[in-house]
Amino acid sequence: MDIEVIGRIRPSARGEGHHSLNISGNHRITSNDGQSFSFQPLFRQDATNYDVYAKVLEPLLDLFLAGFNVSLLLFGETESGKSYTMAGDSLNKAGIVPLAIDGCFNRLLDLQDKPREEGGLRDGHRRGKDDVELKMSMYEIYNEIIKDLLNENQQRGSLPIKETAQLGPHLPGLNQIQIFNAAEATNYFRQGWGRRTDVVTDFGPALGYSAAVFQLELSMVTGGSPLPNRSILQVVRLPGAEKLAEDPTKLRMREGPSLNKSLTAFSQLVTELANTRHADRVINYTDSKLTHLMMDALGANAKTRVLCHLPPHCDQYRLSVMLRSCAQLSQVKNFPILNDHLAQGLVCQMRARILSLQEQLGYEEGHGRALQLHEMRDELKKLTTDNLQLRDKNERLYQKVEQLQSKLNQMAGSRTDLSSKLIFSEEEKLQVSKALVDLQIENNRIQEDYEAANFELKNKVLTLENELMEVTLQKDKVARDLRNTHDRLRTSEKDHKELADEYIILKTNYLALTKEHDREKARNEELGMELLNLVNATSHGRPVQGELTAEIDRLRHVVSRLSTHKPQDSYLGVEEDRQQMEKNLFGERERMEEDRRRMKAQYEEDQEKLEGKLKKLRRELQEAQAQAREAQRKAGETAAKLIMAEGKQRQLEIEHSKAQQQFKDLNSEYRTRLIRYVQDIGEYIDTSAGTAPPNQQQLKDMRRYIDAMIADTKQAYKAREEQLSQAAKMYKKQAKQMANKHEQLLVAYSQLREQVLAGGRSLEIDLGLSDVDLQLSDGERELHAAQTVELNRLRRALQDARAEAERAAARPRNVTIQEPQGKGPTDWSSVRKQLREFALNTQQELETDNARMKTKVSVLESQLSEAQDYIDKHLVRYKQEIVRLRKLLGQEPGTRQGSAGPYLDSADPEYYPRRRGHNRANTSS
Ligand SMILES: Nc1ncnc2c1ncn2[C@@H]1O[C@H](COP(=O)(O)OP(=O)(O)OP(=O)(O)O)[C@@H](O)[C@H]1O
Repeated sequence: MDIEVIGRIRPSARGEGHHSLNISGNHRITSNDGQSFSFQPLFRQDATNYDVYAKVLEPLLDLFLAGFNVSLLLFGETESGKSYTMAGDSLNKAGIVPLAIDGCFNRLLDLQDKPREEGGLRDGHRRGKDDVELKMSMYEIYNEIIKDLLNENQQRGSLPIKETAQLGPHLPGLNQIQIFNAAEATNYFRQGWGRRTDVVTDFGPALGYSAAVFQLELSMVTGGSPLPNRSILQVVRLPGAEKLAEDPTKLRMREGPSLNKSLTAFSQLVTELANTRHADRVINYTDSKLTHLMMDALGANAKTRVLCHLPPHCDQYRLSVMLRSCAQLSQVKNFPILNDHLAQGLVCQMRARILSLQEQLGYEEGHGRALQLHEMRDELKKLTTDNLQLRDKNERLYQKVEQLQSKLNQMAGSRTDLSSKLIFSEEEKLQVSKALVDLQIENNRIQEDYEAANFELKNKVLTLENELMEVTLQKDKVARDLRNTHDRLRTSEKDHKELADEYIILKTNYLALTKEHDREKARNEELGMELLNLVNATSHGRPVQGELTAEIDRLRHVVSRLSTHKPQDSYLGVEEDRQQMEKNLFGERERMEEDRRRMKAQYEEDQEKLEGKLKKLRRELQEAQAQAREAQRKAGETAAKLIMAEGKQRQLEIEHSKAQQQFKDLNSEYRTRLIRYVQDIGEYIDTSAGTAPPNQQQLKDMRRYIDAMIADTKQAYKAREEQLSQAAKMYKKQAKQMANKHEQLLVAYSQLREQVLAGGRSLEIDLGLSDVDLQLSDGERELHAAQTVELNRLRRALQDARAEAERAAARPRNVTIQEPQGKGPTDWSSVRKQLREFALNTQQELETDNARMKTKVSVLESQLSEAQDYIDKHLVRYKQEIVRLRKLLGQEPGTRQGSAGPYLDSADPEYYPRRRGHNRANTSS
């Protein structure tokens, strides 16, 4: 029964696009070189694990339960989906093994005629006529080490393989767990799957090289059989098949003898089995542990299917190799038999006979010896073939050597170019860095100017606003005074009016009184006259004339008193009052008038003054506004400049990174070339091995070439060291500049302090920190000193390195390649080894030096930036102190005094540290 080969194409991953496989007639895949194979069937990209299980593994399950050995081999390149098929990627997308476990238990329960709800099989449980025992085991073969995946405490080292008559080749130490239900078995499987060796080695992930085997062993008594049938189900995930496309000898040399042994032995076994299909063949299975343990599955007692996994996009050569392997697999003939007690007895007897025969042949001296013998035989075979191939190659290689020589000359030339390019790019990089630093300084300066101007203007505007406010307040006060004066004037005018009214009333009264008086006077006179007439008339007739006369006189007197004195007196009194009142009234009025005039004059004067002041203020405001506009314009210009500078800086940064990239590229190119040189030389020596040793001329050529190569390498590194020393010098210069700035500021600060002290105000005011406190602390001095020491040390190291390089150049070549003593390939390999060691050592030394220098430069850079940060921080402190002192001295913050320097115009502590990058954060803290 031939092995059946089934295909499965993995779905394209994101970005892979549609598959590029050439499929014809639904089953056949053909590679570009015409190799083709027809899979039966071929699962396309939309097939699920269940589809695969249902078509491929489920039919095998029936055979397994019937007592046949069955195997499913998962074959394919790394990343082609073998693991996905076997284990799935989550519970929802279970792999074929969990599906098979389920299927197996379902079938067993059906066979036992047992209700499913009861759970699963029970140990020793008999129902009907069947007695079932199901055991599972799992192991991994990686680098010829067998690891029990169901034993988490397995000691280091491999499980041994033992071959007995009863069990054939098997693993006696392997954990075989009896399982009773699907969930438990699936759980064991998942645990075991997770214990696979999942490390990444120099040659890639270990999973790509390992084989994982899942095994179910069923013992079931059926029918009237006295002994149980014993069958095995195996699902084997084979190592990544892409290595089959490589030359096995080269592969063995590159990756060691055991890493790919499973795969190469599997491939050889398949080839051998495919080529000898008759049943009486004698095949060696012991080339690898995998093939040894798969004895039954390949060409023996098992129904085997191979599921070949194909990625949607595959290298055509590798595809062709895969298709060829599939074709060979499909030609392997197996002989599955029902493993009842009779067959088992027969097989056991046969195996026992073979073992005894092997013993008779001395096989018992150790299976290892047989393996060794076999390996040696193989090795011999390979060596013979290799020898033939090498002879054949030798001819071609001699021709190639000449080509190689000319190529080497070319390469030497191009390497010099490369070195000069490297130096040029380093120079460029340094120039760019310098430009970048200059730009950054310029940028900082512009920003500082801008901030200073802005701050000055803001101060000016604030002062003007204050003044304006004061003037407005004054104006308000004057207006209030004016209003008061107006009120008072109005009150006095009102008083005046009232007085005038009173005066008029009084005058009217006076006039009325005068008139009354005149009238009274006239009546009195009339009365007097009448009385006189009466007297005159009566004096002629009466004797009591004397009494009457007296009476008449008295009357006359009264009348005359009335008519003359009395009215005159009252009149005089009123007149006086009037005059007095008038006098009072007019005096008051005049005084008030006088007051009013005075106040008016004062008001007008104040008004005039205020207007003058207002005009002045307006003028100043206009000027300030013009200045502000000018400053804004300048700020705009500065901002534009800043943006331009930033753009330039960014461009420079890009150029810088480009240069760095170029530098890296050149470095790696250089390294690649170096390695290629060494490889070329190695190959050259390899190909020369086994033939006649090279003549003296060839040896000399080679030495000259190596000398030139080493000289070049040293020159390049020397140039690099020089550049580094230049960079170190530049950093030192910057540090010096910073220290100078620090000193300048210290001088300015102490001058201001002295000014304050000279002003005799030191007692009233707090002078703040002493200039001694602001000097560099011991720590900072240490930092500075450490930098100097480090720089000197670096300089010394550089000188030493230079001297060493010169010494090395002067002294006779220390590359001593010992001339081959004998003529065999071993001498050549020693030469090659020396050469490799020397190249490796030189490269390592140079790289270590380079790394050391780089580290030191970065340490220096960080020290420098620390010093710069410190100085920045001090600048802010100085500035604050100086501004405070200036204020105390009554100087405007905008005016520059003495040598206080350009940094001291702003009182804003944020002002100076406004720098780009890390400095900003540090100083602002
Ligand atoms: N049929 C599939 N459907 C969906 N994804 C798949 C399928 N087959 C493979 N994959 C995915 O492709 C990737 C590679 O598959 P997988 O790891 O199974 O390959 P492999 O051949 O076992 O590789 P390795 O040898 O490295 O273990 C995984 O991310 C897997 O999820």
